[in-house]
Amino acid sequence: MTPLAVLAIGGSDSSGGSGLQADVKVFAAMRLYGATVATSVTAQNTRGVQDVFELPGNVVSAQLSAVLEDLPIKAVKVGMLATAEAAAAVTAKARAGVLPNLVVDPVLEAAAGRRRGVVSALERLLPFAAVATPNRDEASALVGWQVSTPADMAGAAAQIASNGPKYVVVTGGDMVAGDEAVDAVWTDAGARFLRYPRVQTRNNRGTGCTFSAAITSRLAQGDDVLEALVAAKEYVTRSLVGARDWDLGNGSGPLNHFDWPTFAAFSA
Ligand SMILES: Nc1ncnc2c1ncn2[C@@H]1O[C@H](COP(=O)(O)OP(=O)(O)O)[C@@H](O)[C@H]1O
Ligand SMILES: Cc1ncc(COP(=O)(O)O)c(N)n1
Repeated sequence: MTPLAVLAIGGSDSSGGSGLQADVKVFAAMRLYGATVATSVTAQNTRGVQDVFELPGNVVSAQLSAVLEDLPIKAVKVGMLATAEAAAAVTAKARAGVLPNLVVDPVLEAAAGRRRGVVSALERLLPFAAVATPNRDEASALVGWQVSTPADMAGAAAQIASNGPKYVVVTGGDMVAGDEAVDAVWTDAGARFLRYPRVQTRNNRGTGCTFSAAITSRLAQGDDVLEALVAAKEYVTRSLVGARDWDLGNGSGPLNHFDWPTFAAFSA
């Protein structure tokens, strides 16, 4: 049977733990066909990002056109945009209505050098998103104030949603206090929280990429947004558990995306 096709737009991670490589692993784990559009090539490993090499905007546009003119893409995930030009190329396609089920994970850390331009370019893309998934730092950059507590996260999610995306999840993976990993979700019916057990592990590279790629996968498979969010939260938690004992690299190691043969096997 022909698989459903999905697209990830973002940066290459040389160590394979986050970025486009993580996205493709999630898509494969979900039994989807994954295409990729690279905005940048990063030199990074489990210890961090050493360098970012940005691709020109016309190279991003050409990849987008090549994929979208040919493949029947059912859902699209945007990760690291790297430059305002790359963001503009993606926004042009969104405006043309050819990016269905658009999930935007505003990756800002690795693009620090170009942050200001990228933030305002991202703001122009967000109105086209079905879901946006900033972490607390990214949410802080988007709202212009420091997002710290769960109440702040809910407030920031609401503020970001006022710029268009129907659903906004502010993720709290970096909140070390407590035994829960809490994310705040803004829905059209108000705020709610996703609370799952916190996994004690140093192997937490690519959690944000994994979460947003899993949401994208589930939207492609026909879930409504809230179902997709819950399924993705469960998937990232299990991927963290599955890699707890892995010893890959000296820093924050990658997740285990494949412990779960099909999603149905662990959502039952
Ligand atoms: N140690 C952990 N245990 C359980 N869930 C986690 C852990 N770290 C991150 N998560 C979850 O992973 C998802 C991605 O969040 P986060 O890590 O904040 O993203 P980012 O990588 O963009 O900073 C969220 O659902 C978050 O709660
Ligand atoms: C190319 C690339 N894309 C994204 C991230 C952030 O990943 P995450 O948000 O999962 O920590 C990264 N470090 N590198």
